[in-house]
Amino acid sequence: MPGAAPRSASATAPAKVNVQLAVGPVRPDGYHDLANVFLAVDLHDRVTVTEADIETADIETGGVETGGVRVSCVGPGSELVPADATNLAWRAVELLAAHHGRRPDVAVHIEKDIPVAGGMAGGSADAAAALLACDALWGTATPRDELLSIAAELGSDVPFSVIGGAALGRGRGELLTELPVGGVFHWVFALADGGLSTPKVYGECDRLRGDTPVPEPEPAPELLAALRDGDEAGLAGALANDLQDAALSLRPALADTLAAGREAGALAALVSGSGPSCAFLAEDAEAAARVAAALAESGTCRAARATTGPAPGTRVVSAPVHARR
Ligand SMILES: C[C@@](CO)(OP(=O)(O)O)[C@H](O)COP(=O)(O)OP(=O)(O)OC[C@H]1O[C@@H](n2ccc(N)nc2=O)[C@H](O)[C@@H]1O
Ligand SMILES: Nc1ncnc2c1ncn2[C@@H]1O[C@H](COP(=O)(O)OP(=O)(O)O)[C@@H](O)[C@H]1O
Repeated sequence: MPGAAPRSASATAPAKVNVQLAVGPVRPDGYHDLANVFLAVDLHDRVTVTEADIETADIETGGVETGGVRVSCVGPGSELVPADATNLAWRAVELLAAHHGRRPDVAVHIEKDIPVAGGMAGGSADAAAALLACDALWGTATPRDELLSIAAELGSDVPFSVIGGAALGRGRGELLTELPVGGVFHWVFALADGGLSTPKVYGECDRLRGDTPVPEPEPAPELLAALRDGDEAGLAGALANDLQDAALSLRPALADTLAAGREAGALAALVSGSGPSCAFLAEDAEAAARVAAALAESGTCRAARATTGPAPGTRVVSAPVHARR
């Protein structure tokens, strides 16, 4: 249709905190088996995909090929997000296009609110949002199990970004069992300057363990019960992250951030995933606001954000009418 505006679709995807991250021994493939209890929190990135004719230099022939992907990104930390084929959202678009035997031909625009390289799965969120947005744009109606297996190819945390809520991740974190949650938990995140590399943090965890035997990772029954019952005191007592010592070893100043949040009245404090964001559980919304204000004043972090979890998974928020699922 000449002159018609290009069609687009948008999806939002949540950040996560690992309320338990039990890390097993390193596997032959370099990954670690996990008992990874994810909780999605109400901080989101938004990804918009728009049909576009993108001219891509064809390096082999020296010619120009139409069809491809373009990525742009705005928001805090966007200068740290790659705008090339290493961007997880770009890879998501390519994988879904290949799955359906079609060309991608989309411009991907990421609006970031999730801290970059912060241990909050921002890249995974963008990949999940790009997958669902393209599926809606193209009207491909990809079955859920196929979307989840494409998500797992993109990264261990991406399937959870799709489903949200709370879930136990086994294997490298991609084999999910949804978990019931009996209430709303109040969280504060202290955001750090600069990120931590996930593989480096796992490597440091292995180094610190040395030859000590590592048990098979298992979810803690008291943690699952606290989630199910909406029991914040129980959850506070059960929060655990096997990567925390490694993150603190690589970034010792995080100990000051954790202490500042505890002094401000948080029920519990831990490093979020591979860090360097730190997560604080608070009794209620007022306590969370106090902890966030104290952390922001403490000089131990770049910024502090209060939020809640669980939050829903990736959602298509706008799509061409005929393609809406
Ligand atoms: C630590 C966690 C906790 O949820 O996330 P972040 O806190 O970084 O967001 C995850 O395990 C990160 O998941 P994700 O960031 O998707 O990792 P991937 O891309 O699959 O893997 C990146 C690298 O991390 C290491 N890795 C990841 C997962 C795993 N179970 N064992 C590992 O050893 C490997 O070195 C791998 O090459
Ligand atoms: N869409 C994306 N958003 C953020 N980071 C991305 C993205 N795609 C690739 N990356 C790369 O992944 C790394 C990890 O980023 P992120 O997923 O935000 O953190 P984490 O793995 O700590 O949760 C970044 O340093 C960045 O180079």
